[in-house]
Amino acid sequence: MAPHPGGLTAERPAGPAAPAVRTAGLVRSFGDRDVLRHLDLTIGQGEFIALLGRSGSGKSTLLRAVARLDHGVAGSGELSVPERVSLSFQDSRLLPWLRVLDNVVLGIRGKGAKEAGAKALAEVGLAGREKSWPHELSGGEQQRAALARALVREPQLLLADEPFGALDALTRIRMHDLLRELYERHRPAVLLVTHDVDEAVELADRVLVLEDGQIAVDLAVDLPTPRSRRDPRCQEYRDLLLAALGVQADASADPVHPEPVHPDPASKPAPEPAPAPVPATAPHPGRPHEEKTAHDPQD
Ligand SMILES: Nc1ncnc2c1ncn2[C@@H]1O[C@H](COP(=O)(O)OP(=O)(O)OP(=O)(O)O)[C@@H](O)[C@H]1O
Repeated sequence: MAPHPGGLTAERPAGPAAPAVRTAGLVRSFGDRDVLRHLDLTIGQGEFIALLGRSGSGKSTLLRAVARLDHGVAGSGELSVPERVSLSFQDSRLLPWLRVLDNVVLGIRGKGAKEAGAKALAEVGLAGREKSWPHELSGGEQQRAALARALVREPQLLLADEPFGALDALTRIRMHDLLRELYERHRPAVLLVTHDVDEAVELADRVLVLEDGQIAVDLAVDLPTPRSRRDPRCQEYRDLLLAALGVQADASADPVHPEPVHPDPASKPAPEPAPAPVPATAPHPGRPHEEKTAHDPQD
C-alpha cells in the first residue's frame, strides 16, 4: 500500500474479481470546502460509467483523484485503481513538435511500439497520418489520435474528461460511435465526465450524478448498444437524468441535429423549479426496480 500525497491511501486491487476502481470515504477539499464528501464508488472491470453533475459539482476533481493527478490537494479516504490507466481530455494534448505517430507512442519502449502505434491509428481511422504534424489534423482527428494514444497502452481504465466537448455536433456523434466501438473491442473500464446527458445515455452502462460531493444518482442503462438518442427508451433515461439535474427536458429538441443537453444553469435559461431528484435507487425505465450500483456527457 503506497501513501498518496493527498493524504489518501492508494493500493492496487487484488484478485481477478476485484473491481477496476474503488473509492471509499473519498474526501477532497479546497480551503474549507469539501468538494468530495466521503464518496464511495465502485467501477467494475470493463464497465462504462458516465459522470454527470452541475458545473462545479466536483466531476473533474473526482476524475483527477482517480488519476492520481491531484498531488497537494487535501483529502483522505481509500482509493484503489488498476495499474494501466489512460487519460483523455477535451484538448487532445498532442505535443506540437512531435509527429502523430510519435505522439501516440510517446513513452512506450520496445521494438513493437511503432507498429502498435500505427495499428492504433488505423483503428481510429487515421491510417496514413502517422507522419502528419498535430496542427495538420482537424479537431476531430486530433481527438482520434488522442484516443489511439490512450488505447495503445491497453489500459485497464480509461479516464476521459469531456473528450468531445470542443467538437461540433456531427463530429461528436461520429466520435461516440468510435469510442463505443473501441470500448467493445478493448473493454477497459471507462469513467467519462460529461455535460451531455444524451452522450451519457448513449454510451454508458451506468450513469452517475454527482451532487453535494456524493453520488446522488446511480442509474444502470439497461439497453442494447449501439443506441440512438431518438430511441424513446433513451429519452426516458434522459428525462430522468435531466430531472435529477434540475433541468426540464426540452420536448422539442431536434434529435437529428442535437445540441448537447447541458446541465450547467449558467449555459441555460433559468430552469423550472427542480423536480424531485432521482435517488440512487430510482426505478429503471423498462424495469420495475433498479438495484443501487454506482455514475455524466459531450463532444
Ligand atoms: N485547484 C483548485 N483550487 C481551488 N478550488 C478548486 C480547484 N479545483 C477545483 N476547485 C473547485 O472545486 C469545485 C469543483 O470543481 P470541478 O472542476 O471538479 O467541478 P466540475 O464538476 O468538473 O465542473 P465543470 O462541470 O464546470 O467542469 C469548484 O467549486 C472549483 O472552483
